[in-house]
Formats: sequence, structure tokens, C-alpha cells
Amino acid sequence: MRIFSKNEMYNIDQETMEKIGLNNGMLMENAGQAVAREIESRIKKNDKIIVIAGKGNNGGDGVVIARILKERGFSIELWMSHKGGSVAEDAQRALKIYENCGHSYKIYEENEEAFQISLKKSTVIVDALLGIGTKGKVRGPYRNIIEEMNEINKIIYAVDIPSGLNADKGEVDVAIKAHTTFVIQGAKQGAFLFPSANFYGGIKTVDIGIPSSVIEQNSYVKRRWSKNEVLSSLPHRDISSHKGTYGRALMIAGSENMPGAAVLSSKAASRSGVGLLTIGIIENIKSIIGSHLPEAMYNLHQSHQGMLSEVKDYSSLQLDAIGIGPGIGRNKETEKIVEEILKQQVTLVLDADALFHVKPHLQKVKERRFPTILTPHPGEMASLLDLSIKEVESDRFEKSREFAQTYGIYLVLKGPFTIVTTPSGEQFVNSSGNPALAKGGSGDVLTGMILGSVLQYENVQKALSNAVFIHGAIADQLVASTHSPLDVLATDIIEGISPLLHELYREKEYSTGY
Ligand SMILES: NC(=O)C1=CN([C@@H]2O[C@H](COP(=O)(O)OP(=O)(O)OC[C@H]3O[C@@H](n4cnc5c(N)ncnc54)[C@H](O)[C@@H]3O)[C@@H](O)[C@H]2O)[C@@H](O)CC1
Ligand SMILES: Nc1ncnc2c1ncn2[C@@H]1O[C@H](COP(=O)(O)OP(=O)(O)O)[C@@H](O)[C@H]1O
Ligand SMILES: [K+]
Repeated sequence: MRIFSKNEMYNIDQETMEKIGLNNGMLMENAGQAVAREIESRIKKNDKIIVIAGKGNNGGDGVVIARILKERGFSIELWMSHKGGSVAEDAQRALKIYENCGHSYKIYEENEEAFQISLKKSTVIVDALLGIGTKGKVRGPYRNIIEEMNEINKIIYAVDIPSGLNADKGEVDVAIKAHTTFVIQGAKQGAFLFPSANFYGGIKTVDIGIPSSVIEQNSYVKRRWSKNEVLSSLPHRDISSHKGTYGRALMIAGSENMPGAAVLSSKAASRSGVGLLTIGIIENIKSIIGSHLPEAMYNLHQSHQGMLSEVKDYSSLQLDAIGIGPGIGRNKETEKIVEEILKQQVTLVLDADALFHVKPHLQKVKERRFPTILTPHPGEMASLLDLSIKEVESDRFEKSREFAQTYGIYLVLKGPFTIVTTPSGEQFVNSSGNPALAKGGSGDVLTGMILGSVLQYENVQKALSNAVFIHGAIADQLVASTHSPLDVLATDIIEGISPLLHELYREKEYSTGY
């Protein structure tokens, strides 16, 4: 599923009209036809359906839907929101065609009570009040209509966007709570931001025939990353390979107060395919960690001061990737270690305390010639950008892209709908996971999974998106089978890596013959 910003959608629309020659009326007809087909497959002949249409082009889509469904013999009442006023040109034309077919419509303004009665009798409502043109707080009759529709508690199918929502941002004033939203040509960014994502219900894309060349030229790549993408990109192990083929990784994690972070991240890295793993820790936590992961090698230091002197010459380890951050703490030494690590000519994964330390050194990150991956949660992202968490969360796509492009990094902005952004600004939104993951340690596990994963793929983005998907899918599977949303531990996620990978590889084998 493609994802668009409002401006991208308008530019796509404009170019389709100017260069391709499909005019807005044709696109509206296509949109209405496509959504009507989807609705038709979900309704019954005895349903009483209300289509409520606004003054803009979204309303025009609604008018087309009402006409098509009426022609197919469904019981449809079309309501226009406004009495008179400036209805968009193509919506006016759609209404004329509707009338030419001998159909009539009603108007909400000055008929509020009749609308209430109709709402009560209805079984299905089609929301075509407002689309991507919505700006600021909802005004006029729209506000009342939206509130009345939500109160009546019927099935609502929204066209393009649940009316009232902003296409690009997560914040919500008042909006339709949809059962399903039929998004035109692709979802809008707000479908993956909170709280607006809570209003969409199910999302189904309808194709209105916009040429793909126009889409490619007028939008950044932004798409959802789901199981199909994972299955088609899982790495293959060649029969003649050996442990060196799958990379040498170092995970620098943990400290006296947070030894567990080293266990979680290292174990997750091991379970994610890495050939040879070395754990870089301070000596006095070795006894806690060693029993958990006999497979790993150790790079031990009496203190972080001692570690710092060795970091400067890691060539003997012949590393391919370093992960750093979970539980290392925040002090002068750990900051210097992070600064030194940035000079290493290997793939880097920076998380947690390493993200705190990297902030003054972002210029050095920009100069790196090897992949640098940052995995902030919204709080860490806000701190890196000197913004509030709210400012980040409401605008995750743009904020991520600007940051990734400015510093030439891969960014994994965590949270529900984790976004992976590449240095060139392509974005992939994860589709797995649930609030069972909202618990200390699950991020450490993801860091390990990412470190293990990057060494298995030629394409860094695929490695990141797949690690993020698998991490979330394990939580989904635990909640669906043996756990509740309350009791999933980070260690349960690690234990879930093998069963999930097993299942994915079996499915891949089945679907591709590999
Ligand atoms: N390629 C595309 O994107 C296509 C889009 N179409 C539809 O057109 C929609 C966009 O149409 P428009 O640009 O006309 O915009 P909308 O239909 O979303 O709404 C614009 C109308 O709402 C009013 N309005 C805006 N903000 C408001 C607020 N806060 N309170 C009250 N009124 C407000 C405006 O004054 C205007 O009358 C899409 O969402 C989609 O449904 C289709 O018709 C055809 C193709
Ligand atoms: N509500 C949620 N839905 C889906 N995933 C979530 C949710 N809350 C947290 N997560 C995931 O859990 C992980 C938490 O990471 P992080 O905040 O760094 O945790 P910690 O610092 O405790 O290790 C991230 O991968 C994040 O995407
Ligand atoms: K709508």
C-alpha cells in the first residue's frame, strides 16, 4: 500500500490532469465507481444506506457513489451538507448527472431533524463530507453532522479519509469514527499517526487509474511493509557458506546498573543470524551475562575507561558491524566511546544511551561512509531534534525524512507503525506489533535483532524493515496464542524469534519453491 502526503496527492492530481489529460471529473467518476464497488460487496439489498456529501470533491465522490448504488437497486438517500454555497465545480457536475438520472437528494441545513430521523432508520452510512482538503478545526454544519453520525453508532464507510481528520498530521479535532476507510490511490500519512489512526477502522485502497509514472515523479516512496514484503526478501543461506559469511558483530551494551540490556541485545543478535558475535562489556557483569549466551565471545574491560583505549583499535576483531547503546549509561567515558565508534569503518547501530551521546557529534555521523542506523523511540527522537514528543509524533514522516536525509542515515523511528527511513528519504511503515511491546527491554531486543539482521542482507532497508516486522509479529503471535497484552517480557520476544522465523521460512518455501 502506498502512502501519500496531501501535497503529493494534489501534485499527482494536477499532473494527471495537465500531462496525462484525465480531468478531475473523470478521476471523481473513477473514485466513485471504485468505492461503490467496494461498498456493494459489503452491503445487502435490505440495507438502508445514507450517503452524506460535503461541498468539496470528496462530496463529489459521494454523489457518484450514491448514483451508482441507486442504479444497482440499493436503497440510498443522498444528503448534501449545505444549502447553496460554493460547491466544487466537478461535484456540481456530479450532482447534475445524478439529477439527470431522475434521482433526488435532501439537504442537511434547515432539515436537521429529518436527517436525525433518517440516520436512526439507516443501517449503513457513507461519509463523503470532507477529504484531504480539510484545514484546521472543523467548521459549519460539518461539526454537528460528524458528532451526530458518531453518536448513532452505525456502520460508517468513509471515502478517502474519515471526515474531519488532517491528511498529514496525527492530531484530531472532531472526526468520523469509521468502520472502514476506502483510501483513494493510497493511504494518507495521518492513517499511520496517532490519534488519527484510531479513526480509520480497516483500510482498503481503491485504484482510480492514476498512471504509476505520475505517482513516482510526484511523491517520495512511502509504503507499508507487511508479511508479503518480508517473505519475498528473507535472506537465503548458501549451502557453501560459513560463519564468516554472516558477519562479525560487536554489541557494546550493559553496565553495572543495567546488565540485562547486554543480555537482551546480544541474545537477540545471535538469534537473528549473525555469524560471530562478540559482546563488549565491563568485566564485573560477565558473570551475569555469560550463562545466558555461551555461544558469544567477549571483549572485557575493567571499566569504560579501559574500553575506550581499545575501541581506538578494533582492527584485530575484523568487524563488519557494531551495535552500541542499550544500558551503557551516560558518562564522559561512554560519550567518548560513542565518538570513537563513529570513526569505525563498519555498519553501526546506535540506540538508547548512544543516541543521547551522538547528538553533539551528528556532523561526524554525516561524514561516515558506512551505513549508520539510529533507532530512537519518540522521546529520543524529540531530544535529537530539540522538539517536543508531541511535535515529533504528529509529524513522524516529515521529521524522520528530514533527519535521515540531513545526516545520511537510516532511521528507525519506533512506536506503533515504526517508520524505517533510508538516507535518500524512502519510507517503510511497519504493519506488525501491539502494545504488549510497550515494556522496558523490548527496544534492546530490537537493537540486537537489527544488528544481527543487517549482516544477513545486501539491502540495509530490507534488513531493518524485516527485523522490525518480525519483532512486532512475535508480540502479535504471543498475544494471539499464549500471552495477554500485559505479560509479554522482552525475553519472551527473544524466545519467539525462532518459532516465527521457522514459520516464515516454511511459508517462503511453500510460496516460492525455495
Ligand atoms: N487524485 C485525487 O486526489 C482525487 C481526489 N478526489 C477527492 O477529492 C478530495 C479532495 O477534495 P477537495 O480538495 O475539494 O477537498 P475536500 O472535499 O476534502 O474539502 C474541501 C471543502 O471543505 C471545506 N473545508 C476545508 N476545511 C474545512 C474545515 N476545517 N471545516 C469546514 N469546512 C472545511 C473547504 O472550504 C471546501 O469546501 C479527496 O479527499 C478525494 O476524496 C477525487 O474526487 C478524485 C481524485
Ligand atoms: N503500542 C505499541 N504498539 C506497537 N509497538 C510498540 C508499542 N509500544 C512500543 N512498541 C515497540 O516496542 C519497542 C520499545 O522500544 P523502546 O522504547 O526503545 O524500549 P526500551 O527502551 O524499553 O528497550 C519498539 O520497537 C516499539 O516500536
Ligand atoms: K470523507
